Amino acid sequence: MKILSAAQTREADAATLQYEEIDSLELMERAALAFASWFENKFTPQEHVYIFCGPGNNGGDGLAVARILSQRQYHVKVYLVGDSQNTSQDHNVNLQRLPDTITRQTLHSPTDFPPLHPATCVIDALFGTGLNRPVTGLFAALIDYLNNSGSCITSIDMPSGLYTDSQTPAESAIVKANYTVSFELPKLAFFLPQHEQFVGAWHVVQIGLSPAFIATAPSDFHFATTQEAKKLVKPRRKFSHKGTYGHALLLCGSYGKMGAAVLAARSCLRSGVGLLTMHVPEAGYTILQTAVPEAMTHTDRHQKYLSELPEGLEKYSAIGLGPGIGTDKMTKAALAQLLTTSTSPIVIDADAINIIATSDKLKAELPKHKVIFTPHPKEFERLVGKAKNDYDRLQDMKEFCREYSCYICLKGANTAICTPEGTIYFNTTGNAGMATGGTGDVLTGILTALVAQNYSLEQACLLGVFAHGLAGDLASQKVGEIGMIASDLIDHLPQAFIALTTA
Ligand SMILES: NC(=O)C1=CN([C@@H]2O[C@H](COP(=O)(O)OP(=O)(O)OC[C@H]3O[C@@H](n4cnc5c(N)ncnc54)[C@H](O)[C@@H]3O)[C@@H](O)[C@H]2O)[C@@H](O)CC1
Ligand SMILES: Nc1ncnc2c1ncn2[C@@H]1O[C@H](COP(=O)(O)OP(=O)(O)O)[C@@H](O)[C@H]1O
Ligand SMILES: [K+]
Repeated sequence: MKILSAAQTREADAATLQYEEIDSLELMERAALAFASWFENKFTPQEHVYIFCGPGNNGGDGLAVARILSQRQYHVKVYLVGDSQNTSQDHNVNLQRLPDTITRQTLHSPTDFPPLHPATCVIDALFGTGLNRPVTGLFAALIDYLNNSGSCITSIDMPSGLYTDSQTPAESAIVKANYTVSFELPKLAFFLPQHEQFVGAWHVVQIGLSPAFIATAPSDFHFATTQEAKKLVKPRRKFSHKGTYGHALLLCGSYGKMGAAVLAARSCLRSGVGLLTMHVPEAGYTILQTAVPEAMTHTDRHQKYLSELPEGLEKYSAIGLGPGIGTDKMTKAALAQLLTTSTSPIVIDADAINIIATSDKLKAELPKHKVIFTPHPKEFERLVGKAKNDYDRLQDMKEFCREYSCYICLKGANTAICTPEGTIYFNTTGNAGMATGGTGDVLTGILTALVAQNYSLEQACLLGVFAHGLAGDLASQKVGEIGMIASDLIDHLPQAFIALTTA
């Protein structure tokens, strides 16, 4: 699904009003009803709800929510902030519609701020996507007060003060929401690690914005949905055989890190590949043959490190390398040879990324449209460079992918997949239990298996990263997040693929 900018959201709004022949008040009412339904599922009417409303339509939403929640037996108080002469039309109408039974107060200075307790439910309706300058003055004082109150804060549409799709200036105060309930589509800001403390857990509620407008709006940013992931899966064919599903080659492991090779091999096999050959340092022979009997094992002449490529590279439909290989000179030479001789697509992870990062020559030799990099943020920094903030990092990623015609899966809580055209897809599966050694090796195995099965590199990235996170989510239902290890992901890959192939 696309992610729209703040400006596009306004256009979507206008297109919806025109297409459905409704007025903006009706759309605001829909938004408020959708928010209230979410709120009712989360909080009981026993709780006192304080709603802080700004001057625009976000404040208008807050006023409509106040009316609706009060009708549903919540004890609601409304606090108005800002210049009452400059309020939006729909804000004004919803203020008039507020029943007299609801207490309302205009806050003129910090001395007016109401006492707040941890048990108070705060609804933040100060600013949404219409924020157009840093939040300072009385608004900033209020945001600071709310953030320090210990109350549970739910933001309507956006945490107030946070810019929707560009870097928020340092001087802007920003609400630290526990929950953000956003309309129709998540906003770009929600996917960036630097905003974790502001956005909290986010949810999207539907308000029926024009699907036709959304379908045609240009956007470089997307997020993955289950429906889209399901559409990518290629069903197995009745008369197929192991040759139908590709032959993958994984170059992994070094002395003391042979576990990485085992993890990548097992996840590759659990992702549907027809045949798998492992090329590992000699010390890994018994380990691989014992731990992964389904894989063929080919050993390097070197005992501890990879120093050469196996014969007959052309027979492999995909090559994955990096997990556990180290950065020895001999390994670097083998990698250089691979980049210039291989005609197959290559998934490059871990130390293979670190090796390429140190050499402009190797970067220049990357075969075009044939490489997927899977860096974690530190490896990304080595490969692409250090960015000032998460927005700049996305921009740098686009430029790198364009320059080298490659794909990058920048791993993290919302792994960001970038194509050579500069389109970015954020993944939506996975959990913090996956922040444990070896889960990246599992991803390398999955991606290599999918590419070997003739998925395009883009499809492999989208489906592989989604399935990897889904396996993590399924594993967390069994073992929780704290006790999760990388092998749990592999054990749940079959269930993840079942979920992706059933209606
Ligand atoms: N299409 C949608 O998604 C819909 C959006 N609605 C709501 O409308 C919101 C957008 O409303 P608006 O465009 O009126 O914008 P906002 O209500 O987000 O803020 C704009 C108002 O705040 C003032 N302002 C902006 N930055 C400020 C700052 N730093 N300090 C002080 N004042 C500042 C502006 O002058 C203006 O009065 C959305 O976030 C959402 O809550 C819903 O009502 C209906 C449908
Ligand atoms: N907080 C998190 N939420 C979701 N996924 C995560 C989180 N932390 C890590 N992951 C995922 O776990 C994997 C970790 O990969 P990586 O850092 O390369 O591990 P390793 O090198 O130990 O194999 C990535 O796919 C990443 O997206
Ligand atoms: K808000």
